[in-house]
Amino acid sequence: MVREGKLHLLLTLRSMQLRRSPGQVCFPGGKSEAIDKDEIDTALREAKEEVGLQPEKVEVICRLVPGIDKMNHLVTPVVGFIEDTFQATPNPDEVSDVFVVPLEYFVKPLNYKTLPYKTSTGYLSRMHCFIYDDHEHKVSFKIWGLTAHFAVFLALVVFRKRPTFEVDYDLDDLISSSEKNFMNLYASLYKRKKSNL
Ligand SMILES: CCCCCC(=O)SCCNC(=O)CCNC(=O)[C@H](O)C(C)(C)COP(=O)(O)OP(=O)(O)OC[C@H]1O[C@@H](n2cnc3c(N)ncnc32)[C@H](O)[C@@H]1OP(=O)(O)O
Repeated sequence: MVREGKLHLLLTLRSMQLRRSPGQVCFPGGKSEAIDKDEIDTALREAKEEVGLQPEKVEVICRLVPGIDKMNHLVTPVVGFIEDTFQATPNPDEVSDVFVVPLEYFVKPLNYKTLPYKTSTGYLSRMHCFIYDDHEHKVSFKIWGLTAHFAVFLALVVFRKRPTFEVDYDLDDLISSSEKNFMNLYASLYKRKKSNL
């Protein structure tokens, strides 16, 4: 969404009652169901269930290169544009807060650190960790892991400028290098699955 002339990302704080990743920041989303025809359907259905966003209020822009979460699930980000007038109605079973962050924060953060990350298959990469202070609501959010990975990639695609921290991409060939990173990660996982057969 555009707020005060700047692109913003809408994020959620997961409910503490959830079995998986309680209290962590993520995008609205979830597992695909048989009724979904594709990942876009899944994303729109989940956004409606979690934050009350009506699918017809979303202008879907694109899908991004998938990521892999810590349970080794394949996660496909769907990017959509929504109006600034959207009023979220969080489903309290799943979401305890909804907030927005300027997209530019993910290339030029005020509070950032990087952590080495080793997947269950031994693949080495880095994990971004942002602290975002929402001054209006006097709350701070920690945005890290897979959520931060997607936010950084989208910010790089949109702004096409060098971030103030290191990233594992060739910035002159962003899409290909992100596909290559994903394929390497996926291959390390697939190799392990095969050897477990
Ligand atoms: C750089 C990479 C770092 C990776 C490490 C981290 O991310 S560190 C963590 C920092 N936190 C984050 O970044 C949050 C990342 N997580 C997410 O964004 C979200 O969990 C998600 C979009 C992937 C999934 O959303 P939800 O958990 O709300 O999904 P939902 O409620 O539908 O899940 C119902 C069940 O389906 C499973 N499930 C969810 N997505 C799935 C998928 N793509 N493929 C298979 N299964 C899936 C869930 O584990 C859960 O299992 P059960 O019913 O068995 O419970």
